Amino acid sequence: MLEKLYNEIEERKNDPKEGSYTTYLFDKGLDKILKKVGEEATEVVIAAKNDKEELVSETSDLLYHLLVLLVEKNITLDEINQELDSRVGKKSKISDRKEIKEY
Ligand SMILES: N=c1c2ncn([C@@H]3O[C@H](COP(=O)(O)OP(=O)(O)OP(=O)(O)O)[C@@H](O)[C@H]3O)c2ncn1[C@@H]1O[C@H](COP(=O)(O)O)[C@@H](O)[C@H]1O
Repeated sequence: MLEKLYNEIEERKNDPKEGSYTTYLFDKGLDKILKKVGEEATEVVIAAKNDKEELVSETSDLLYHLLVLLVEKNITLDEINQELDSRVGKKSKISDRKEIKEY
């Protein structure tokens, strides 16, 4: 689904469509997209304290805006996949963390 949505967003960037919110975001530019990502992330935090339905909806909004950001910055989903894949199985060493050492 993320790939399907990414491709549709990319299509809007390459071929703007009248009345499209995605086209509106690309027209406004990077700062507007970043503002929306920030707003939607905050809404996820608030929703997590409320009900599950709201969290699902706000998470979907955030993912959509993150995909718009990736397209704007010419970052492919493959690059994200590769990064995540390179982390799989590598346990993060909690003992190296500053706060744990201080404790
Ligand atoms: N998944 C989404 C999606 N999620 C959220 N949004 C839009 O994100 C906006 C977020 O709402 P807000 O109230 O925060 O923002 P707003 O007040 O409408 O707008 P701002 O003035 O704050 O920018 C809403 O207008 C939603 O419609 C989305 N807009 C489009 N898509 C998908 O993107 C694809 C391309 O759609 P078009 O943008 O219509 O071409 C399609 O598959 C759509 O379903």
